Amino acid sequence: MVSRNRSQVKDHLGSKVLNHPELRNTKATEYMSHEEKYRYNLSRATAMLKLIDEEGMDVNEISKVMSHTVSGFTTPDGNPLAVHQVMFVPTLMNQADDDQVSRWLGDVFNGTIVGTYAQTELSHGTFVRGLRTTATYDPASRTFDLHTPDVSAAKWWPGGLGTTANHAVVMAQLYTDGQPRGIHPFMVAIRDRETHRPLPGITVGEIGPKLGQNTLNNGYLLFDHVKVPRENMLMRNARVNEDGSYTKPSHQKASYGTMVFTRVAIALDTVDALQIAATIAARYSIVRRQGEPRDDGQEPQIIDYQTQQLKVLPHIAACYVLRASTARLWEHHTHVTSEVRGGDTALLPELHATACCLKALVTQDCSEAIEALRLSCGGHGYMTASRLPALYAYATAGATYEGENTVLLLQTARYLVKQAGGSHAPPAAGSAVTYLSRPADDTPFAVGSPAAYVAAVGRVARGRVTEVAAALQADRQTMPEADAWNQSLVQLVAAALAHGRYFVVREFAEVVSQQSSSRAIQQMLQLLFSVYLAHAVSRAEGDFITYGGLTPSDIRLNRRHLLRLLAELRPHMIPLTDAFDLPDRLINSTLGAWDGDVYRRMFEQASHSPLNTDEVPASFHQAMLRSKL
Ligand SMILES: CCCCC/C=C\C/C=C\C/C=C\CCCCC(=O)SCCNC(=O)CCNC(=O)[C@H](O)C(C)(C)COP(=O)(O)OP(=O)(O)OC[C@H]1O[C@@H](n2cnc3c(N)ncnc32)[C@H](O)[C@@H]1OP(=O)(O)O
Ligand SMILES: Cc1cc2nc3c(=O)[nH]c(=O)nc-3n(C[C@H](O)[C@H](O)[C@H](O)COP(=O)(O)OP(=O)(O)OC[C@H]3O[C@@H](n4cnc5c(N)ncnc54)[C@H](O)[C@@H]3O)c2cc1C
Repeated sequence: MVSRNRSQVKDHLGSKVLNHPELRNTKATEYMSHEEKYRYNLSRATAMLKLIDEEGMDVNEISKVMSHTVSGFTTPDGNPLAVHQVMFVPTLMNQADDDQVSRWLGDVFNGTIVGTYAQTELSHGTFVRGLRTTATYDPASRTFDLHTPDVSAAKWWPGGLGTTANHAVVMAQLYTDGQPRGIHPFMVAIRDRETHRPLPGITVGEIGPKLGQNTLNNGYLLFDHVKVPRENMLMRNARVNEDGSYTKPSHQKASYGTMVFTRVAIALDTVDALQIAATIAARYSIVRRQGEPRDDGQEPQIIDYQTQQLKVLPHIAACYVLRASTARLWEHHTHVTSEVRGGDTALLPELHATACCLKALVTQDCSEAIEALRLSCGGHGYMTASRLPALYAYATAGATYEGENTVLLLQTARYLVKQAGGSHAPPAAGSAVTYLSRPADDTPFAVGSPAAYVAAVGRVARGRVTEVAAALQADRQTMPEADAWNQSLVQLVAAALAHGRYFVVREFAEVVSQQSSSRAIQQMLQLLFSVYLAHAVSRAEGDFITYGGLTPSDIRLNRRHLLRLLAELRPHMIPLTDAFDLPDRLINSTLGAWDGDVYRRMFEQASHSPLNTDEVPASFHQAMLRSKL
């Protein structure tokens, strides 16, 4: 099938999903039981999977229909097949060898095999090398023995594992010839394909309610000496031969590849959630009027309060800036993955560093922004029907899963300090870290000049990285490595975030400079960029004075500049959010519909409360009688 670019995908497939016979009629799920919600979301997830199959979608198309914009409509409480689609299938495609791919993929695509990615255990998520599920090879039977040594090593969290999947890619410690060989992936059948009952030796179930996404169907899994054929270790990278001899992978972290992909996907996708939240808050801020009437006799629209502009408008600018850099990362990931498949892993370390950093920066920024946008809607933003709580629950999960953000930022920092100290292979042409080996950009700071802001963001990144690299180097002379590292953790995280910010603004500077189709569009992008930059400085004033070359007077000027820019952006707020092209059914918010008919919708949703069915609900009398009041 011919590959389409992302916006064409949206036009073509968005309407296919919205008008699909099994998807177009939605139900409110707020009052459903846990089981009913699961059934509703699973049947819709299955319809989506069929659609993906029927359309023969490629990865870009899948990324669009699995994106939060669409999946918030198809599976509002979490997609029980998300991990199957986003992690299980890509792991097979990239880590199974050709024979294995041809053995399994037919059944995956016809829906006979439904999988999950089972890595995290009760006692270990972050420290992957510490996982304790074992896979011990026995050359006599040519099988692996999969075993959970105790309950703390139970797999815990995998999405879809609870009650949906019948297979799992299990990440386990491989032992051959009595030697530990590190963490490797194994394809394991966990439930019978016909009856769906757990197979012998397998204990499996669902872990229970969470802050949000309750139908992701996260599960637990224990193995009691389960025998798995040799051919079920995924062998594109490392191999175990029949006699038990072991062949190492070409890159020591080849088996971590799925995590890199998913981090990139999460970074891209969390911006979708921010776009929805920004659209809701923008529309509500126009409709909502409150306060002393003005000269025209009307109470002011809340967006005309300067404080409200600060709560809403920078996050609209962030949608544009973060969308551009995450889309670029997605393209870069595609390129590097094809190089790695061809055997060239030179670009992998930097891709890993960038994916870690962007996943962390974007999920942190977006969850903070969505919470600010929720607060900007006052009391009504606290209601489930505003959709804002669920958007927050979605974005903040992204700060933890697929690598807890602090831990990921430390991965990036590790790469950066090595680059700053010259102990890593020099960066390739076009690398995002060449600035560390060049003199600082001394473009003088000038309020109103995006180029001067970008240079200052670069000086902050450079200053943060070189300072912590030097501190680490000094500490290493006087204490063990682990202590020296721990002594600098807070500064390392700050350095990685500063690097991420620089990456993001450079990417957007390029987007603005390359935009040539319309002068008006370019001016609007420049305005959005200016807002993003001025806001970035206002959030980290200390850093810009300490490392960025700004004076206290620049800081004062920037504060005023930001407020002026917000006033300039305010008339464009609605067109800028309309441009996200989100139909009401995808936004699904009482506060964020296109027509602004907020109060009618709020009453309409209240009418669905089961407590309003009878004037006096039976439960009231029952409870009063029981408490003998
Ligand atoms: C189809 C698209 C659809 C789009 C839909 C949209 C989005 C999807 C939305 C939602 C998705 C749905 C659900 C999400 C489910 C989430 C699932 C999970 O959470 S799965 C579990 C994820 N777990 C983790 O991420 C664990 C985090 N920990 C680690 O990754 C590692 O433990 C570690 C922190 C990286 C440390 O590893 P280790 O101890 O082995 O390594 P170090 O000693 O620190 O480093 C050694 C060396 O290796 C390099 N390195 C580490 N990782 C990688 C890597 N992945 N790739 C390349 N290189 C790596 C590291 O840089 C070091 O290098 P060097 O310094 O040169 O020695
Ligand atoms: C909704 C959801 C879905 C998930 N889906 C899956 C799935 O499908 N498959 C799967 O395998 N897993 C899944 N997970 C698990 C997830 O990947 C882990 O929870 C995540 O990687 C964080 O690991 P942890 O829970 O061990 O956190 P911890 O590492 O215990 O984090 C706790 C604190 O310790 C700190 N910390 C830990 N190590 C360090 C360090 N070295 N340096 C500094 N600070 C440190 C962290 O910063 C954090 O503040 C899911 C989790 C969630 C919430």
